[in-house]
Amino acid sequence: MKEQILIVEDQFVEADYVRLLLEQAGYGITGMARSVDQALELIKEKKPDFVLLDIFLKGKQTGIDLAKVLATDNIPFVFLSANSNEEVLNAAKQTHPYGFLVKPFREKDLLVALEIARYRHAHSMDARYHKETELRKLLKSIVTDAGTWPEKLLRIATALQSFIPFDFLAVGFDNIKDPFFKGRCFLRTGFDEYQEMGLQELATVTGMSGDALMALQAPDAVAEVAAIYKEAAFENICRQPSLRKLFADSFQLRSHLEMPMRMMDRKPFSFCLFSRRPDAYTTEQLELFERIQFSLMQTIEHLLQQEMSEAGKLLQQETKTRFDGIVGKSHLLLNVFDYISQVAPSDTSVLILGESGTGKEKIADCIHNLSARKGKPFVKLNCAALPATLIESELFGHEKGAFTGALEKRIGKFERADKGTLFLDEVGEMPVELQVKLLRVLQEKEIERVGGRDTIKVDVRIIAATNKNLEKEVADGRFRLDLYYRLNVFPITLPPLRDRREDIPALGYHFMNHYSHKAGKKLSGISDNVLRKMMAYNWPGNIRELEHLIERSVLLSKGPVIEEILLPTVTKKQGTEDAQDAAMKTIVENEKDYIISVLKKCNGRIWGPGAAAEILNINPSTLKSKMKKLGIKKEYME
Ligand SMILES: Nc1ncnc2c1ncn2[C@@H]1O[C@H](COP(=O)(O)OP(=O)(O)OP(=O)(O)O)[C@@H](O)[C@H]1O
Repeated sequence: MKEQILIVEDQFVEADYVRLLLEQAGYGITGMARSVDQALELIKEKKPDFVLLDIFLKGKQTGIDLAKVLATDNIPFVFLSANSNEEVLNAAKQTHPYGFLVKPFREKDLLVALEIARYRHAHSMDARYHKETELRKLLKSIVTDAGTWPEKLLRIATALQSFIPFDFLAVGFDNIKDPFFKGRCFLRTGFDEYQEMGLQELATVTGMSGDALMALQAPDAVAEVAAIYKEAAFENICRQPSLRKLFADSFQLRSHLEMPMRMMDRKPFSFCLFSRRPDAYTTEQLELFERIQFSLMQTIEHLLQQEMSEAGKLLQQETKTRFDGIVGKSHLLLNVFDYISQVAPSDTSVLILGESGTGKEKIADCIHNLSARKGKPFVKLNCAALPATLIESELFGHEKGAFTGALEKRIGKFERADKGTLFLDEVGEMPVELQVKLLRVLQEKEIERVGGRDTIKVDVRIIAATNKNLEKEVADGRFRLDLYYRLNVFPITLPPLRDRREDIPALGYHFMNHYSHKAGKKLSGISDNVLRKMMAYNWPGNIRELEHLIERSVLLSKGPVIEEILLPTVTKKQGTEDAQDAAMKTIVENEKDYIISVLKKCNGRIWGPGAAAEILNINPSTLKSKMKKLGIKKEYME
């Protein structure tokens, strides 16, 4: 069956004559309209393949007005008019008709005109199809091209330009509060020239702060369907302060085409095109967007994946600094690096303060490696892990027969650390009676083995660490003031992870690389979603907790990207209740609760990496005996 045609003609007799001719020639008729309004109604009911259109119609609007609508809706049309004066012809030409037939015409003239219009339209559809195929190919090729993220975005933008023109383009501006904000703007400054703008450049151009720009983004401003805003609709969206209004005011824009997409992980990502012309955007372009949307989305998806793994590689390189293995570059960590550089070369004692899992041992190790003692022993003693009776012999060694069970002579940690560094972890837990002895060794630089009479000279640098408030310990009589002064010569406080969130992605990638290598897995990235969750979490267990969670995610991940992280959910209310409860409990009860909570987190695992003993930083057998002593049974852990 041939095309369906709408006849728009105010003279009924003429319209009916045309209808007869067309039906005889095998065309279908969708309707006959006498005015523009009637025509629009009929088009709404059934979209015709062609419209035959008189210029002067009933009502105020003319065929020229209707032609403009048809052009934007991509409906081909041919004028039929008795008026062929220059003015009418010029106005008609502006609407790009497929033909113009002057009345009266012969039957043959009408059919030939329609035949030519059909041919031209089919030809232009064909050309459009070829152009779109080319565009799809181009989008695909951008993925493998060399270049940075904004360069590739610009390539996509310029590829679109010949289909959907723009003077200003904002890509991916759906969530500028996102820490991994990937948005960019491009201002067209010449035929093939664009000025690229990120958030910072935009802040410079508009004279607004980054925070003020962020505040302009409405939380629910993500559109779901593509839409054109022109004239009143454009004025409407520019009424309230918003990013779109800011773009419009700053770059004199007058119409807007929004092309929103949802990526595979349902995250929004849109192309917002703006033009200085009020009539730049048509429904034809919206339809084009619908057709190429999938290719566009695939390209962006690939580019985002590339970006994530590039970021990973970059982060990997950054860890190879002189503070080898210490990941992060937040200003708080950079301060720590400054302190390390100052103190490492000397023999000064260092006291490292910070919550559990903030990297105190790592920093101690780094100080040792940056000192002249590098290559000499780095010996660690955890003062909390051993009972008071054993610490002394651990530190200073013992002679054979010094006490029951001392069957052999034993060299203590001080002697083993000779010419090197002794790291006293959890020094705040050291029994008071031993603190005196430690102080003496630090002052006199010699030790006596337990049960021995000789003094032995030792050359040891002390680095101590604690997660306790030593001043409070001193005030409460649990820590000697003189030892405190001795150790506190050069204190370095490590910030908790929640105060240096910008280091979280780098640390995440660092542990991902480490554990995927260990597990023989090939992982290339962490999904945005997981990174966002990590950034939002409060990290009570600091870097150690992050490390364990990433280790677990690496082991559980099935694809090349970490898509899941099992963060504990602690509500604020619970937190405060816990704190109140804790205040009422004895130290033993608190210890019991803490061990149970750690065991629960590890599903009752005591041994192995990431298991309770490691988190608690005690020997698995010590943990087992503690559990026995505190009456912690297996059912507590489920
Ligand atoms: N900046 C860092 N970069 C990379 N890894 C780190 C960093 N800081 C800490 N880690 C890792 O996090 C884990 C915990 O760090 P570490 O044992 O040094 O913490 P800590 O403060 O000594 O803990 P605790 O007080 O419980 O003894 C270790 O596996 C360590 O290697």
